[in-house]
Amino acid sequence: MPPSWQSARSRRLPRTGETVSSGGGRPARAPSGHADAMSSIDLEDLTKEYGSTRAVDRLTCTVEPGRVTGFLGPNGAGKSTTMRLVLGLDHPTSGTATIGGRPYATLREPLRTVGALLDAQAAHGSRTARDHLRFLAVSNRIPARRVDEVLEETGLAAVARRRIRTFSLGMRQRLGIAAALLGDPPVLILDEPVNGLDPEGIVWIRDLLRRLAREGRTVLVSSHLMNETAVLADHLVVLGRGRLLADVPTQDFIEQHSPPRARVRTDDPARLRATLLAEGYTVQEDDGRWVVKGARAGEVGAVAAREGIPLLELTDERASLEQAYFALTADEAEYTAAAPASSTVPQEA
Ligand SMILES: Nc1ncnc2c1ncn2[C@@H]1O[C@H](COP(=O)(O)OP(=O)(O)OP(=O)(O)O)[C@@H](O)[C@H]1O
Repeated sequence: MPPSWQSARSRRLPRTGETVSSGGGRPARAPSGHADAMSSIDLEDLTKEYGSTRAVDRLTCTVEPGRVTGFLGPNGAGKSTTMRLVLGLDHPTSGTATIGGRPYATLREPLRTVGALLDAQAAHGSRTARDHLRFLAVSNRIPARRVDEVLEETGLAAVARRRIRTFSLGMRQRLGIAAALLGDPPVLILDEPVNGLDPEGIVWIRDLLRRLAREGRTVLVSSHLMNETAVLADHLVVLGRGRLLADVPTQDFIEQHSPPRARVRTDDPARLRATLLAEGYTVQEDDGRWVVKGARAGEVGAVAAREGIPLLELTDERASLEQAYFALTADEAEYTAAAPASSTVPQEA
């Protein structure tokens, strides 16, 4: 049973359901100064309170065009609320959320600017996919040919005449993405778009979102899937309890929030281990190799060379976004069953 505020927020949605799409049927956008100027998402001291809950807390950041920005944070961190504020589906308590310098509500043709997917389940089950998109197209003055184009682009052409209630979660997700793309918008805001997609669908959406960003669009994507976000996003905005925890390139985020580790193999493990322990490193055995925490491969190599210990293998261990994310957000989760430990973290498929 969803909490009562969920149905309340559903009632606030426009006739299009939770899918907001833009119109116009423009040709594919080429990267241009024009697109850049009109399509960054700017949050300025953005705050949203629900009673005593501060869902978004003085959030200031800019989501830039031309890259995929991953929007991360534990459950209840304020991601969906922020997206809803940007889309004018809710009003800030204070501060501003603007697209190209203007609040969504004041955009002359708002639905031609932003394509969004907030809840793939919101589409009318009794309509066919094609009718759903045609309805959106008509109400947003989008040429009918765009319907066929986005059905093709999202791999739904073959099921276009099926009723949405017969769709799997992944098919609904594709339909939501089709609706978001309908108006060829310069800004895309997608809440958990990978949800329910099969491995082929995940690769498809990864390629699609990267292409859209390369074309100069602003692409903001929330996700709980760290491996996927690490591959997809060039940049990260991370929230914790409504506050901004990080606004950095993905690679910098990983490097900043995960200590270095080196993996080493030798035929004299006892001596290497004793030497590294004496140097103050933490050493752990892992499948015949040693993992040296807090050290780069170069440092381990230097110690081994000095002591004349022959090495058979030596590499820097690549830190994962997941490790970095948990290091940063460990104290920020609103809902945690237990202290996060790597063994209790849900693994991605
Ligand atoms: N309409 C509402 N009424 C009351 N509280 C709300 C409402 N919408 C969100 N909240 C609260 O605001 C906080 C932020 O919720 P939000 O859904 O934005 O987080 P989220 O980061 O999207 O979480 P998740 O990852 O679980 O989707 C939570 O404490 C949530 O319970």
